[in-house]
Amino acid sequence: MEDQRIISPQKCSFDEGDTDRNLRPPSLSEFTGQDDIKESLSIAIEAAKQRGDALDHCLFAGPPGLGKTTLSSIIAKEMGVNIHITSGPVLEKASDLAGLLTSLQENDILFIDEIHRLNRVVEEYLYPAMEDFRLDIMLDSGPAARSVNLPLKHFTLVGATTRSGLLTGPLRDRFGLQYRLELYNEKDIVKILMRSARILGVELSEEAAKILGGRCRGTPRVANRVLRRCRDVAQVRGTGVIDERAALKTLEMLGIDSEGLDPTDRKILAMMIDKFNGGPVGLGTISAAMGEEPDTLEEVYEPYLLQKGLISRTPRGRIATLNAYRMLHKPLPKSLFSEQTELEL
Ligand SMILES: Nc1ncnc2c1ncn2[C@@H]1O[C@H](COP(=O)(O)OP(=O)(O)OP(=O)(O)O)[C@@H](O)[C@H]1O
Repeated sequence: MEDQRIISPQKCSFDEGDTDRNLRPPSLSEFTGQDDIKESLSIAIEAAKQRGDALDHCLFAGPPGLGKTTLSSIIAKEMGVNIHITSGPVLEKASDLAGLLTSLQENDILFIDEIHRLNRVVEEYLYPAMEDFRLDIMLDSGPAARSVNLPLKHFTLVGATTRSGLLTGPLRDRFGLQYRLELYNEKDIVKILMRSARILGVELSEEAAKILGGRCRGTPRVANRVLRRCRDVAQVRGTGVIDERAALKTLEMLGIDSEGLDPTDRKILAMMIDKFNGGPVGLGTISAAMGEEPDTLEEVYEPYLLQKGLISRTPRGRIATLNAYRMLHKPLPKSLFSEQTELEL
């Protein structure tokens, strides 16, 4: 299945084993990177604890696999409260939400993953729950219909979304804390790899970590997966240590090139250049040409290609940059050459 690819940052069935759970950092101090978010969160948590209040409602946005769920669990641990985990598509009816909200204890966390996929009716029940900690439920219908007002314990809603643009204004406005997680830099991915290797009990050389650090899409989930494949290669074909040789062999087997691109990334770029003269080309057109869902393209591939400076987004669509032409050894079209080299000079 496509989204079971090793380097897809999306969650796969093989991610939630015991080892993966152990790799989750249990505290803010063990959580690498995203320094601004950590600082702001630690202040908000400390302040809420001092007042004995629930933390403000908190929204995490950003591409998959960057640590939104992990941060939510850390908040619960640091606040010393329980976390109840659900997701937007699971909450089909208002009664699903009511059941969850009424079971919360004082200051508990309700974590809703993929909150942009919450249906509108359920979402509207959330507004008074978030704002006034009460639930307005309609009982019966027609002339017998009456509204019942249920008080709720103070709680924190933590929402996670890969598509913050799809959130409605009224829902977004009810989150007092809003954070956008960005792809990690190479130094942070190296630190995450070193920590994970320690927990997995495998030796990872500094050189190998540096090589892998630049090729894991700036995404901890991908880094941990690639690391496990390296461990297999080192164990079966090498010395048991993940050295430069084992790292390079694994990357080669996974089809990850020196820029950290996988075959699908390269196919997207080649298609944009060969079929659409480098763009501008719309997401829908790329999706049809690639046979990939537009959401997958936008959430999984685009953030990394943008970070690498291989594509850019314009109001008229995506364009392949000069760097993309150079990387794929494609002849430069005159227009792009003059436009972009001028910008570079
Ligand atoms: N900053 C970090 N330091 C170390 N490991 C991390 C960090 N962030 C994430 N991870 C690891 O990456 C994996 C994915 O993280 P997590 O499930 O929190 O991502 P997510 O953003 O919630 O993804 P999704 O949007 O798909 O639910 C976790 O197993 C965790 O071990």
